[in-house]
Amino acid sequence: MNNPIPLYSTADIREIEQLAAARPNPPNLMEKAGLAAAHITKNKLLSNDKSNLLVLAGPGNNGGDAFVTARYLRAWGFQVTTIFTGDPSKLSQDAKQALQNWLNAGGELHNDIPSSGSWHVIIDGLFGIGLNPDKYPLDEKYQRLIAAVNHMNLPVLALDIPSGLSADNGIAPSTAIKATITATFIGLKPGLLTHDGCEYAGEIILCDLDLDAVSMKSPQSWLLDQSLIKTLLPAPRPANSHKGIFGSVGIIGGASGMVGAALLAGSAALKLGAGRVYLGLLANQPSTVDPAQPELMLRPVDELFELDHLTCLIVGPGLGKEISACLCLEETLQTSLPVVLDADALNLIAHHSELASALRSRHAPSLLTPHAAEAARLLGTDIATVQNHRMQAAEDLARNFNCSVVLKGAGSICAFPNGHCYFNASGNPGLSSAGTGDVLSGMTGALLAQGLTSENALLLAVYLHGAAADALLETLAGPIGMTASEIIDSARHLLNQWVYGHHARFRYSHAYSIY
Ligand SMILES: NC(=O)C1=CN([C@@H]2O[C@H](COP(=O)(O)OP(=O)(O)OC[C@H]3O[C@@H](n4cnc5c(N)ncnc54)[C@H](O)[C@@H]3O)[C@@H](O)[C@H]2O)[C@@H](O)CC1
Ligand SMILES: [K+]
Repeated sequence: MNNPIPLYSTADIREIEQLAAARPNPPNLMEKAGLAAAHITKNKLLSNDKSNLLVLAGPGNNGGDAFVTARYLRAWGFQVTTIFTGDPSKLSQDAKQALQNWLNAGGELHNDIPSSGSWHVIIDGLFGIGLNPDKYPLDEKYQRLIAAVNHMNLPVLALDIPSGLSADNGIAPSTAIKATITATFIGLKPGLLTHDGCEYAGEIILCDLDLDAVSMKSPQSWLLDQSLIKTLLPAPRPANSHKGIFGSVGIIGGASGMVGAALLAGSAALKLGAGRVYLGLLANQPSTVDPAQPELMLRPVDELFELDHLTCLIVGPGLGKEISACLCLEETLQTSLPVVLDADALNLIAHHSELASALRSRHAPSLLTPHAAEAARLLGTDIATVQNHRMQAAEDLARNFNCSVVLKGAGSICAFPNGHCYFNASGNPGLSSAGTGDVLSGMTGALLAQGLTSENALLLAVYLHGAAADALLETLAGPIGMTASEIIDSARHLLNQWVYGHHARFRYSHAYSIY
């Protein structure tokens, strides 16, 4: 089984670099980084008829990497134009050496993009992890340079991180290089995987520079990807099964005018494998059957609390903020069932300290699925603060409320009370439409009902939800106009594919042939 891929902050990477530098025969990491990037550029972006490169070298070690990359590509016969924006006397020893080697190899330097010249590929070595654009914004000169590069609309390979992007939190306050590929060194950085990072990083290729980072620094965050998900899947179902073994999900919500949200969560829970799904609706005179999904059992909300065989509860889809919603939430928090809290359940907790205390003191698992605005209300801050520090916000929510949390948005982040974080690699802008959050809560409930731990249910639901949307892109059912209902069907298809592969089909066709 593959180990999950770790993520490292800027401080972690610096610590790993220092440990490597303190070895008896320290590796030349800049040389390795530049060589790795040159190979990727040659193999993935260049060809015989696309052989002209523009290399941008900035004032620090990211610029040093750029000189090494430029030197190798020139030696391999490509036409390389290099611009350098720094001061040679202020370079580190390694970067000075890389610059000297470039000049010794016959390379030239420009101090701006030459007005005459045309290129096929650009290498971005302006800034790496040494840029903190939140605290020290890029000046106009760099903003202009980055805008000029993006305007050229050429394939770009970013060294370590697209320049302008923060490696730790994925924000690009002014602008950033829009990379086709980011060759990132030593370890993955959180900023590549969330918020603006999803816009700028392009394809991410990890170059470990022959360092075994995990043995040097134990990680607290990992990538939530397909290989991790494979280890979390529910077991294939026993042939001799009945609905009772796949759990019963109770969903509380659906106040007047918002019944659809609860129905969507219900369909998601049903189609992701819950044995039974009950909806406790708050609407006055709610319907007793959903003709589009008659398998759902619709009840007035009071009757839901009388059921004694529920496996978990989902509270929030279409819940509203009336006093009746508050009372239902209070009663839910007092149960000993695993609970998924979404939408207005989160807003009520943010506004009523006694509900927040009841949540904190629960012994059964609680899972929160806020988007940035809901997270901001729960943390008593504003949306920008959450979005500028997404990992911190997710961690704070998990710790403050003693819950498993997914902070939704581009690059959703799952955080747990033990401090562990996972950055989701799936998903696309098709998910930005009404009802997709209700679907995620229903999917999470279905997996809880089938016996997954709260951590595994949340991780699998978050990844599957994004992967279902990604699969819809392949059929052009999005991103424009992708609907929450389509995500449910796509997720069901994927989950069966992952759990059974071709095995299920073989089994049933064999059984059929003997009759
Ligand atoms: N240290 C090492 O052992 C290694 C470093 N590597 C590379 O080095 C990078 C980190 O190098 P550095 O720490 O030198 O950092 P960077 O090269 O990312 O940037 C630091 C430089 O940018 C300038 N700067 C920072 N903010 C600025 C702003 N707002 N406007 C204008 N200039 C600004 C600083 O004065 C400094 O000169 C990594 O991302 C990676 O690419 C790799 O070579 C691998 C090994
Ligand atoms: K860069």
